[in-house]
Amino acid sequence: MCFACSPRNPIGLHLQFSLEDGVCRTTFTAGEVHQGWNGCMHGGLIATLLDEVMAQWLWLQGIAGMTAEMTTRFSRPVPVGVPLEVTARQTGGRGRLFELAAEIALPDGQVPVHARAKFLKV
Ligand SMILES: CCCCCCCCCC(=O)SCCNC(=O)CCNC(=O)[C@H](O)C(C)(C)COP(=O)(O)OP(=O)(O)OC[C@H]1O[C@@H](n2cnc3c(N)ncnc32)[C@H](O)[C@@H]1OP(=O)(O)O
Repeated sequence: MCFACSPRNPIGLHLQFSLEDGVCRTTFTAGEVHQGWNGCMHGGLIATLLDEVMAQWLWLQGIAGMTAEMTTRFSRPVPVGVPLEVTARQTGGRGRLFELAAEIALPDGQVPVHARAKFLKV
């Protein structure tokens, strides 16, 4: 019962994903229960969104992969109550190793957070 994507997880994020033209995409609006600082989304949950959209880039192509390494750059706070667009794409890789990048965009196009990760096919 995945915390990020299972529709049956009562405390989960219930994310849904699509993959088109090599880009995996989801949307999420954080509520008060997802805050760290007042008005700002918790950084661990931001990382969850980014990790999951990259994992789903693989999964929607029939590849089961686990996160082996992930770096997240928090450039600006992510506000709660605002629809976020979360996207991922492949940046490299060889054999079992997939290198991916993900970002969160605000409605005005600003990108407050982005991440890079390495996934290993399992
Ligand atoms: C609907 C479902 C959708 C999917 C949902 C997924 C959930 C979201 C994604 C996650 O959050 S997964 C949870 C967080 N991640 C983990 O818990 C992973 C914990 N780590 C492991 O289980 C293992 O380390 C791992 C499976 C990632 C790799 O173990 P393996 O035994 O399969 O591989 P190994 O360690 O032998 O490494 C294989 C090769 O990759 C290389 N490698 C491993 N990590 C690397 C790294 N970080 N960077 C570069 N190379 C790396 C390693 O050096 C080696 O190179 P060589 O083949 O040349 O010897």
